[in-house]
Amino acid sequence: MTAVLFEQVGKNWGATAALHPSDLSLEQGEFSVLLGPSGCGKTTTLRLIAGLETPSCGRIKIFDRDVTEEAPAQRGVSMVFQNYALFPHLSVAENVVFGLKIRRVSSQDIAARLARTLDLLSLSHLQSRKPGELSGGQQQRVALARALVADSKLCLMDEPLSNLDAQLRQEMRHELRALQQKLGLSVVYVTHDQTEAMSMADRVVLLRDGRIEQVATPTQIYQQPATRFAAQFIGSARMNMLELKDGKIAGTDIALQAPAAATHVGVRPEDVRLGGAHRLSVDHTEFTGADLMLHARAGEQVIVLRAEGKHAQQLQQEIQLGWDVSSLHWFDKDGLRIVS
Ligand SMILES: Nc1ncnc2c1ncn2[C@@H]1O[C@H](COP(=O)(O)OP(=O)(O)OP(=O)(O)O)[C@@H](O)[C@H]1O
Repeated sequence: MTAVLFEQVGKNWGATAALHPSDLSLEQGEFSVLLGPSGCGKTTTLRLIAGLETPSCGRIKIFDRDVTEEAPAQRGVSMVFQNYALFPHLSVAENVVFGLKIRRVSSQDIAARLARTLDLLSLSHLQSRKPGELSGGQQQRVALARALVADSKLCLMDEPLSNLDAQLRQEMRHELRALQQKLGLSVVYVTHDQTEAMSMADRVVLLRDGRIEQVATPTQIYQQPATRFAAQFIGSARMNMLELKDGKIAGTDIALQAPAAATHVGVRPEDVRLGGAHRLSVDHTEFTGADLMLHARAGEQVIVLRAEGKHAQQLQQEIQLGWDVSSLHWFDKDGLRIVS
């Protein structure tokens, strides 16, 4: 079953299209991540699902039910925000059950759900504390508990880990993912951090300027990026994107068997190897311990190569480099991938 279905859903703010009319289908039980740079429309898309924004056009379905006209409370979704949105004067337990009380759930049911959820998130011992007496990570857990206690099948999360330090964020990523799998939850998660998206997602929805650029698994989007933008947005060291001219890398003698329509060739730094056929001068290097990033000059362009850090001592001014043809990605003048 589809957890979320967009049929030509769009959202305009005056003349600005935060989301151009788009189709989107997110599967039940999957961890779907909305990814893209600032202002690309991630939060708008999430708020459209939640019912916090009204679409300018199109229909929205949640678990096959048309919810386009429904208010947020009717949609049966829960939400976790970046700033946690906890009530400072209420205890952890009161924060967690606040929504249930409003919905007039019986006190017996509330007590049972509270105990189960606090236990699930290891918060039982903190239930009498106020949010101000908790660490950032604990506050995040309370926000999560509040979303999970509702037992909704679809949970929406807007950059929920961005206020945590790097170490805690990594731990929480793992914890969140494990929890989602354990509960079989459908999650739609917003982030601008591609590492976070790649490490957590079953499916990545990459957005750019209010358009859906690609919907794919992390492996697919990494190995077969649909566009130049996707190719360069995904990957912790950016893919080299080199302009072609007359079948060669522009400004060099490096000839490639490029498809006729190709204007650019992409190659990931980890797919460039030392000891190939092409001799280039090294512009500069970055030593990060495990890795040595070599920036080699190719005419006016630069090819970055990821080598092992241990090569740092033997570095020459000039290097030979190469690649397997199978690791090259071809793109046309519109930035679309050419399947060769
Ligand atoms: N209430 C609003 N009024 C007018 N324009 C808005 C409003 N909310 C969002 N926008 C515009 O819509 C576009 C998409 O915004 P949105 O918040 O969805 O992006 P985002 O990808 O979530 O960005 P970020 O990562 O910075 O949160 C932006 O150009 C933004 O300025």
